[in-house]
Amino acid sequence: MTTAEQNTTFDVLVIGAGPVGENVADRVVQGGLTAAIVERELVGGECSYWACMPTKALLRDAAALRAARALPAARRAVTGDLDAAAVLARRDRFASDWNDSGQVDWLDNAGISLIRGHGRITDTLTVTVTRDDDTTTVLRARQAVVIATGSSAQLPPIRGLDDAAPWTSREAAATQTIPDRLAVIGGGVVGSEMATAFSALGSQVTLISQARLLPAVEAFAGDLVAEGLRNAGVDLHLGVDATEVRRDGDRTVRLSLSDGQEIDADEVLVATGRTPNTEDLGLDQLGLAAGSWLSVDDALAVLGDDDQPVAPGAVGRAWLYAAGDVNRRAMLTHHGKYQARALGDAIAARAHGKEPDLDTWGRHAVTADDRAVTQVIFTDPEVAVVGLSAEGAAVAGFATRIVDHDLGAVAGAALHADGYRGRARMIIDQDRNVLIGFTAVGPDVAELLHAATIAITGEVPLDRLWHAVPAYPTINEIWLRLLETDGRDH
Ligand SMILES: Cc1cc2nc3c(=O)[nH]c(=O)nc-3n(C[C@H](O)[C@H](O)[C@H](O)COP(=O)(O)OP(=O)(O)OC[C@H]3O[C@@H](n4cnc5c(N)ncnc54)[C@H](O)[C@@H]3O)c2cc1C
Ligand SMILES: NC(=O)c1ccc[n+]([C@@H]2O[C@H](COP(=O)([O-])OP(=O)(O)OC[C@H]3O[C@@H](n4cnc5c(N)ncnc54)[C@H](O)[C@@H]3O)[C@@H](O)[C@H]2O)c1
Repeated sequence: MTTAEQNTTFDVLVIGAGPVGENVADRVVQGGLTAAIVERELVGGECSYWACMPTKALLRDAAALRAARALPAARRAVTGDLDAAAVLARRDRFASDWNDSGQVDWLDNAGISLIRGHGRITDTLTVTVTRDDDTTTVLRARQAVVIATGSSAQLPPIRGLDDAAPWTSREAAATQTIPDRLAVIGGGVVGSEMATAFSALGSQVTLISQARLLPAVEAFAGDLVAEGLRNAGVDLHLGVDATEVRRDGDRTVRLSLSDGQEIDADEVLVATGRTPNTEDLGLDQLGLAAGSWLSVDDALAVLGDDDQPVAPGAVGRAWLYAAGDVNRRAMLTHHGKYQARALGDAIAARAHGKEPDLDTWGRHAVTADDRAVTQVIFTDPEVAVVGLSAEGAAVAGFATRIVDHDLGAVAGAALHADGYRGRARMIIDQDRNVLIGFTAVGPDVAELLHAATIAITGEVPLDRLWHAVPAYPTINEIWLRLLETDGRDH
């Protein structure tokens, strides 16, 4: 092999250095292979600079302030308002000032080669990288190519929207100013979290949503978040469409709604879902539609229309994989990284002549994507979810028992904050008497979630859960209350 080939041939090529691509590359290198990662923007991806980290930094101070104000003596010690400039400065630090040198150092230390530029699949096991100056490098993989190109904000076809300079989650996460009036289109996770953040930072927020708030989670959770937003002064328009958006000469944005109302704002944030970053990836020559989500099999191999791994080509085996947002299995950083660990290890196992263990809960399987997706929504109150909702369990055909309890009635919660309002639900599979879903909504419920996650992934029988004794007086006593409500004779 020539030196040029050595510099351009790797065991594994990963397109996209978001959290998922980084973790795939790390696992294959730890498995004794070589890996190169191709990135066209910042190493670290959406999560580090425009999504998870900066948005949670925008939310955190307000959450701490609310917690203090929920206790009478602490409330008296709080004398001022949130310092928005200090919040933005801390957010800047959490976004590493949009500089990826720290993550590049991490790649270096992990033994992963970085090739900057836009990656495109141009042949079997081949990726061509185009740099900003239009020069190209052709990279070849011996084992696999992994697509980890993530997703971007999707703009809905609302009249005038494209010309109104709308914010997407990127502009909201990276803003250096707090608009006096912010209109938010979309009541999903991004819309609800950003309405929470910006209203706490001083914006007058109006949120417009086609559906109820947070339609993907239990209705009681969305309702309590809606109540929290209204209490914070957010103007909610639920079950309503934005039909037209115009930006006037004085920079005011005017939104027309399907119920005839008009809303004026300084900025409009569009938070209506995501589109995959597969537009210019060479998918067409693999028989896939450019710009489509990638469907994958249990091994995360990319599937064609015939439900078989695409383009085995001359190598006679699957070589193209997709992990993270781009396969839409669970568009969350931690689930993408879970896929990355399984996939990286499986690629290394195959390269060493071993069959991956893809059985349910096997070492290289991504069973939790199907059975135990975890999510915390950092609104006020917080929402923590794992596994199925009542509706999801019914659709999946489970015979269930649904058990609810008032979180505010738990001693630990009453102690945590005056007037604590919240609720928790567990969904039990009647046939196996195990937990298959859990939702909690209330202040600071995020840290409750992992107990439920372990109960679901461990398939802990309900009889045994009675022996998991929650400490008194903590909010975790909700577990005992839920079990008592369910009763012991099932
Ligand atoms: C506002 C917001 C807040 C969020 N908050 C949370 C949260 O709190 N917790 C959570 O778990 N999830 C959160 N998410 C979701 C999370 O950001 C994603 O699930 C995660 O970033 C997906 O990681 P990824 O590596 O698949 O993709 P990405 O992070 O999108 O990374 C993909 C990378 O690929 C690069 N790329 C794309 N195409 C090419 C190409 N052709 N060539 C070279 N490089 C390319 C991109 O530049 C990017 O760096 C949030 C999302 C949003 C929008
Ligand atoms: N804390 C977290 O875990 C977190 C935070 C933010 C984002 N995320 C991830 O990012 C992804 C994207 O979030 P998102 O909020 O953009 O998407 P989403 O799918 O959660 O919500 C989109 C919302 O927009 C609504 N909508 C769609 N078209 C519309 C239109 N034309 N007009 C008005 N409303 C419309 C939908 O009904 C839905 O409620 C999510 O899948 C989520 O997993 C996670």
